[in-house]
Amino acid sequence: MTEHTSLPLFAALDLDTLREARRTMDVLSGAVDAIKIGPRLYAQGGAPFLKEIVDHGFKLFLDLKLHDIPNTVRLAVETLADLGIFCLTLQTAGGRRMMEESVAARDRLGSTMKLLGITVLTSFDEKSWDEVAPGCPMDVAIKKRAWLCGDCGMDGLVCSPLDLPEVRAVTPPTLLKVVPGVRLVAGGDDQSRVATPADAFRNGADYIVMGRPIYKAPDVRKAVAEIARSIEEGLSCRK
Ligand SMILES: O=C(O)c1cc(=O)[nH]c(=O)n1[C@@H]1O[C@H](COP(=O)(O)O)[C@@H](O)[C@H]1O
Repeated sequence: MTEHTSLPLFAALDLDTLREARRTMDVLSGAVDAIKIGPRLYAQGGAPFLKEIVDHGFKLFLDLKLHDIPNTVRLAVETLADLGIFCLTLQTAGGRRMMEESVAARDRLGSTMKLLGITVLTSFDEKSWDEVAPGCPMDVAIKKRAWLCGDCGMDGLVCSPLDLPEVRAVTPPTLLKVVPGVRLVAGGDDQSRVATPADAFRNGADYIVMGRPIYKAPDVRKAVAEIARSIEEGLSCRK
C-alpha cells in the first residue's frame, strides 16, 4: 500500500484498458488518493479490479450511474455493497423510490458505501437539455433533483461547478457535493457547464472529479500539482 494525500480530487480513469489504468494508478500513487472508474473498466475488470484499486489504498468511486426500476437498482446496490467502494452513482431520474430502496438496502447490509445522485449531467447545455426535457428549465430540474437527493436520504450528489450556489440553497450542508466538469483551461470537449478547481471549491464543492486533464497530460503528476494549487486557492477563500 502506498502513502496517500487527502486531496479532495477523484482522478477519473476513463482509459481504454486495465493495463493503462494500472500504469496511471502507479504514476498517481502518493499524489492522488481517490480514483473514479466507469462502465468501461468495470466491464473489463469486474469486482477483482475494484478490489485491486481498494487494495492499492485508493478511495474508489464507482461511477455506473444506475438508472432502472427500483427493484433492479436495489439488487445492484446490494451486490456492490461490500466491495469496499467509497461511493456509487445513481441517476436521480430513476426517482424517489429507486433512491430510497437503494439507501435502505445499503443500510440493511451495514455497508458504508455512499450513494450519490446525478442531478443534470455537466455535458448538457440549455439547448441539448430542452431536447430531453422540453418545457422544464434546467435550473428548475437541478434544484428539484438536488433537493430530492437530500429528501431520499442519499449521501450526496453530482453537479456542475456552476450549479453549486443553487444546489446548496436547497440541500443540507452535510450532503456531499461531488463536482465534475472542472478545467484549469476550458473548452474543446464535450463538457458544457465548467469552471476551474478554484471556483468549484470557492462555491462549496466537497470533491472535484477530473479525467482527461490528468490522464492525457504529458506529465500527469505535474498536472495534479497544478490542480492541487487551484484547489488550495479555492479552499482558502471559500464562500
Ligand atoms: O458522475 C460523474 O462523475 C459525471 C457526471 C457529470 O455530470 N459529468 C461528468 O463528466 N461526470 C464524469 O466525470 C468525468 C469527467 O471527465 P473529464 O471531462 O475527462 O474531466 C467523467 O468520467 C464523467 O463520466
